[in-house]
Amino acid sequence: MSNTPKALTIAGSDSGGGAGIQADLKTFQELGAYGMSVITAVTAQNTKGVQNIHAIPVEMVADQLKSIADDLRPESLKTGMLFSAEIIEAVSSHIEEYQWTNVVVDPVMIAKGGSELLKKDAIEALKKHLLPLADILTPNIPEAEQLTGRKIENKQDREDAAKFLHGLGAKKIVIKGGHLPNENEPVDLYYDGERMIEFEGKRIITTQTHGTGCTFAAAITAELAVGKSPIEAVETAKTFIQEAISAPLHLGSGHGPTNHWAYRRKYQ
Ligand SMILES: Nc1ncnc2c1ncn2[C@@H]1O[C@H](COP(=O)(O)OP(=O)(O)O)[C@@H](O)[C@H]1O
Ligand SMILES: Cc1ncc(COP(=O)(O)O)c(N)n1
Repeated sequence: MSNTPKALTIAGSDSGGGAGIQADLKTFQELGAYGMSVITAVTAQNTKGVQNIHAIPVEMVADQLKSIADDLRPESLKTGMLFSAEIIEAVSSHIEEYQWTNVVVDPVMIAKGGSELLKKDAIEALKKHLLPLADILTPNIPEAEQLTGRKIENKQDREDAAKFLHGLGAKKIVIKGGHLPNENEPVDLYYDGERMIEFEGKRIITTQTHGTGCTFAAAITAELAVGKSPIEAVETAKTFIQEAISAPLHLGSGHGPTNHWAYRRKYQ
């Protein structure tokens, strides 16, 4: 038996390659995890926005999960765009049934251009079924506001939100700081029920941020697959995304993707 670490992404496909399944698999590869995927939706998407969304029938999502479970047990997994309550329920019951570990939940809701990647009526299902299964939950600030029902305007609000989300059952929470005002550094706040840790970064003023959230959560997932602790995984993910934003590829005319090679070129 091989002991190659395997990571699974359960997410939507981004035809433009900067976010979703494509960003996740590129990140897994860069950090030394064998990547597998369960596609929940296909988006027609580029750096200018999302032009169309086709949800995969829930039976097909369940079949993809079962094919992986029957043959290839992942050491870690992440969820991204799940789109509907029925897909959330299918994914959650699969995670429970197979007792998957190292579950990273990125509660993707809205694309940078404003398109809805999670139906409004699915937010309750996310809170009820998936949040309690999350080993690490990685909301951005607007997502944390949706999940808590509270406005987040300062550091105290972010700490309170992290505690609230821990109360809903997520074991560890990282509230990402990308959406803080431009004059603020993009500090990511980690909370595990005991420790509150700030992961600092340097804000880069750029439009090349398509897929930052996906890439960050995928880097955490890859690191967990290779056996790192949650704190080590978040630390590497923060450096990985900082480098990926710092060396943009300038592809397309809108919100361009980040550079998934940059971290390896600098650190490996
Ligand atoms: N302009 C930026 N400069 C540096 N880091 C950033 C920038 N924007 C986002 N990040 C980092 O990228 C990751 C994703 O953050 P965020 O933009 O909040 O998530 P999302 O893509 O889900 O909206 C976080 O680690 C955040 O701190
Ligand atoms: C298929 C898919 N999944 C997720 C995102 C969110 O992207 P981001 O990481 O920039 O929040 C996206 N635009 N498309």
